[in-house]
Amino acid sequence: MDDCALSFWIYTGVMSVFVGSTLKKFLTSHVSSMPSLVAWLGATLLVERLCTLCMPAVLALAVLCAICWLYSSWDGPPYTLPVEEKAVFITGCDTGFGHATAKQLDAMGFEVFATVLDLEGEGAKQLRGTCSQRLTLLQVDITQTQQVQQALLCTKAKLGMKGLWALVNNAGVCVNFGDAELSLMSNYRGCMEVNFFGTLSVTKTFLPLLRQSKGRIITISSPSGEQPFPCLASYGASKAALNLLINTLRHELEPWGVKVSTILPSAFKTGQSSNTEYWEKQHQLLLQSLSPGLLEEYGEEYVLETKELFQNYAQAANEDLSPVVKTIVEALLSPRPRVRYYAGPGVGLLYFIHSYLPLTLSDRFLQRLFLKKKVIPRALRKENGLGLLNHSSNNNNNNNNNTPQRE
Ligand SMILES: NC(=O)C1=CN([C@@H]2O[C@H](COP(=O)(O)OP(=O)(O)OC[C@H]3O[C@@H](n4cnc5c(N)ncnc54)[C@H](O)[C@@H]3O)[C@@H](O)[C@H]2O)C=CC1
Ligand SMILES: C[C@]12CC(=O)[C@H]3[C@@H](CCC4=CC(=O)CC[C@@]43C)[C@@H]1CC[C@@H]2C(=O)CO
Repeated sequence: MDDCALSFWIYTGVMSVFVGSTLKKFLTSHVSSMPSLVAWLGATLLVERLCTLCMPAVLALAVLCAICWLYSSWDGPPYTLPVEEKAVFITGCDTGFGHATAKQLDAMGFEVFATVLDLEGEGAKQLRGTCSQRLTLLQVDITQTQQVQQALLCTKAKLGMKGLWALVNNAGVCVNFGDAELSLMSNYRGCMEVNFFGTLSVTKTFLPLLRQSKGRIITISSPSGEQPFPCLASYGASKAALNLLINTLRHELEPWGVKVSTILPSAFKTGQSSNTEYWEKQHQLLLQSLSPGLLEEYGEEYVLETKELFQNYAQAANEDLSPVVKTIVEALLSPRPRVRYYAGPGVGLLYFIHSYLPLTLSDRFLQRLFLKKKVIPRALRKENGLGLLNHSSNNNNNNNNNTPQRE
């Protein structure tokens, strides 16, 4: 083998390591369930094939991948910023992520301003009983401008000359769930009022402090604001509006040195979702408020199934909130906080499918992941004389018994 051929194969081997590891890192970091060996083999074979086909293109690809690999593997300085002298304002600390985060930040030494809806509620009592004197409890309904303004005055009075390091926009609700057509306007308005307008009001009110400190805004959004989760149109629409607002702010606040991050959790068992009484009440309210026509066309059994599926899902959600709490801490203390964080099992796979597979597959994945309905609307059943959705025919494309295909 002459020198030229030898150097070619040495070069190819080196490059395939680079590109293979880049692809492997990319695939395994996105597709947590994909065995890294498979990813590695796939990537390396792909590179070898490319090398034998068209060298110049491979050269360009390899250089590009090498740059990507170097950049992506550099997570920034290994250190985190000091906690001392840092104050954080967190909304929605009665329960769930907000409550757990307030406790964690207090234990780490932050000065925490934790807002709650109910100062005499269980969550507030727990924070009062377990946290240090550094933690300040404030009663704030973020939809009430007066209460948000009052919270600013209290925070400024307590901070004195010290700056506010970060605002954690955590408070949020899912007023109810159900098909978009069946969801009441009060569902849409209720979600928008808290998740969008409430968060906007708090952010606008505290921005002067955050610009002064060149601090941070960390917002807990939801994948349902970016992907069409069935029966979550009202909640998802409010999160979509929130996402756009936060992403716009991110650009606009860059000159001020304010860093903006969004956290996208998977499903967790928190105050709202595990409150079966709440969902029972919402279900009854929906049945009472639906027009007779809609109720006739969809049927009570269809609405009941949705509630039951939703509650089963919520009961099976992750109990350990630490992935979200740890992500919030990282967004607070990283020298270079990320624009987006995925927090919790499966959310990376969710976005990999959404980003790289055809929309029909991604939509179907969501439907099967979140709410696997069996009952079809009454009007469709009458039309086709069917009760449950016949899944076997669903998988049979040349279906000839007219079973309505779920899109
Ligand atoms: N639990 C989950 O699976 C997921 C939750 N999220 C988001 O995480 C955030 C926190 O929710 P969770 O901890 O899950 O539920 P949660 O219901 O336990 O916490 C929500 C908090 O917001 C507060 N809140 C509700 N309305 C308020 C208002 N008008 N003013 C002030 N505070 C208000 C509640 O008192 C509660 O403390 C929300 O923004 C939610 O949309 C996002 C993705 C998944
Ligand atoms: C609506 C709520 C919070 C969510 O965002 C999740 C939803 C259950 C289905 C989901 C699965 C995911 O992987 C992403 C998150 C989510 C869309 C949850 C049911 C109740 C939760 C709630 O009420 C939050 O206030």
